[in-house]
Amino acid sequence: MALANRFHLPLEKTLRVIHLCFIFVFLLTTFLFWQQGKLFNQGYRTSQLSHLESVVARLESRAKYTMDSLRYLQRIFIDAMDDPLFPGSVRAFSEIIDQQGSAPLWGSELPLPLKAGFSPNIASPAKYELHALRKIQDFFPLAGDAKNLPADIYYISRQGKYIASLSPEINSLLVRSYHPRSKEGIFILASPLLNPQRQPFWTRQNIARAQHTLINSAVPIDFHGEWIGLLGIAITGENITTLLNDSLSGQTQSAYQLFDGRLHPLTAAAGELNHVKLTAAQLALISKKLAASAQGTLRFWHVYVTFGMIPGTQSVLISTQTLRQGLHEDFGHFSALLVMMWVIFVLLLWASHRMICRLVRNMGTLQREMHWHAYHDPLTSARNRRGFFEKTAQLSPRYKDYTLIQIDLDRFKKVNDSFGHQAGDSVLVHATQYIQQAIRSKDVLGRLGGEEFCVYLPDTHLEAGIAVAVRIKKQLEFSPLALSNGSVLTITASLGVAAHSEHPHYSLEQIQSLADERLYRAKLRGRNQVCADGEETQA
Ligand SMILES: Nc1nc2c(ncn2[C@@H]2O[C@H](COP(=O)(O)OP(=O)(O)OP(=O)(O)O)[C@@H](O)[C@H]2O)c(=O)[nH]1
Repeated sequence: MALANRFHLPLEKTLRVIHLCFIFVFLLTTFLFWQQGKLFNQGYRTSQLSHLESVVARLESRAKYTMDSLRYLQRIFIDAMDDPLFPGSVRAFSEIIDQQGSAPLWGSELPLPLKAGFSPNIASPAKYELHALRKIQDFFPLAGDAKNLPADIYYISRQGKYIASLSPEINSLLVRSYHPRSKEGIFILASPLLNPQRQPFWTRQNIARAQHTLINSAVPIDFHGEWIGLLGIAITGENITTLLNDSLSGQTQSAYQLFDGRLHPLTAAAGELNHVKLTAAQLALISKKLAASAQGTLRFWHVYVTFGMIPGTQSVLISTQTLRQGLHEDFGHFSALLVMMWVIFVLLLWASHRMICRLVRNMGTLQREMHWHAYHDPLTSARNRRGFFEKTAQLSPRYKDYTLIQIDLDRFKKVNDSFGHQAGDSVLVHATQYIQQAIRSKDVLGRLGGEEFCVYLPDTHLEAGIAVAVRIKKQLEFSPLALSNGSVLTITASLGVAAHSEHPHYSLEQIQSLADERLYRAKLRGRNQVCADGEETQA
């Protein structure tokens, strides 16, 4: 008993400990993988930002010439308006317009929307603007960097006079773009409210009823603290897109797009194939981030977005990259490898967990079987001698008044001799079943050896025990066994009964010996009978 119990594993507890160990290993390793993934993510973020920065730098250097020209013209313009010694005569506006044919500096009057930023009541007289324009007209061809960025310079007065530049095509586009119903006029961005620093800015101008798009690099012109007009360089959308494409280097999986300060697109996306169209909500989030920092990154589900301001232009460069595109880059390869390693690790962990659990379960089953075999008779499944005495020893202190019935099948040797050992085994199994049926579930049945059985009846005095013995005898006698060869065997048994109450000072073994003596007395008296206390009880 002690040996089997000593090695008895509390299976459920053991399994629970194994589960906990594996969960711990899983969580720890997943955490380590996660940390590594975060490092890769940081690296990826930095590489995206540095790529964006290099494109921004290239764009900035290419746009710098335009912006410098603009600032330069702005300064000359303002100086010229203030200069009382400005050479040349001041002519009437209409007089200048008459000279359109010979000097294509002046455009025509615009149908400007007076209520939307264009005021006819500006204090500064038009003559100052005319002075200034005449002075800067010679610089106009210089400002347009025809080689790098074909552009055109123009001036628009807030008084509603349109004064255009060299290209008749751009003139006509500008005229059309300032339609009274248009809400996208660049004047809005030049107002002191939206541009308190009076900085140059880039913005897109959709030309109504035209295929073209103009990107304006513009700067507000103030005179004596009064905002009087706008000096700008108009670049066609195609040229800006070309500029962006030229600024990208090498093979990139990202798509780049240039936006104005209000995140309206200025160019088509470079890397069109990979382009992801951002929603208004996503652009609003980027705009919020840009208010706090000049550049940053965001992730919208599987799309990684990197953005940064282009200094001096108030425009924003945004690059987008989907997860699939990212996987083609170095950090994507590393991340995919990391995820693969994690998956393999989890699969191996899961497989080893299953294997160990199965091993422990098998060990548990084996142990239970060994334990069962140590205490039971494998033929009849009744308790063996060891199992019987262990169980009854456990029960005896609880039940002072118990009775033992000793049972021995009659002439069993004859069955073996006549019908074979197998038939003898069947008789033993048959007898066990019927004895079991005749007793209560709390009674204990044991096969003590050969064809000898013993029943322990707890809480039972002698008379009740004798009654149970008689019931067993009858049950066996009237339940013949049919053999496979057609023979029918009647099984009888001799039974000896002894109760603890007869000799309260006797041990269990002594009571059993007494029952055994009475059994042999029953045998001597002719078998198939119950014997108790030396007196034969015939049933
Ligand atoms: N088939 C089978 N026979 C067994 C087993 N264990 C013991 N025996 C046989 O049981 C027989 C017992 O015979 P005996 O002790 O002479 O008793 P009996 O023939 O029943 O005669 P009485 O007890 O005097 O009625 C022996 O022949 C044993 O070999 C067993 O597990 N299976």
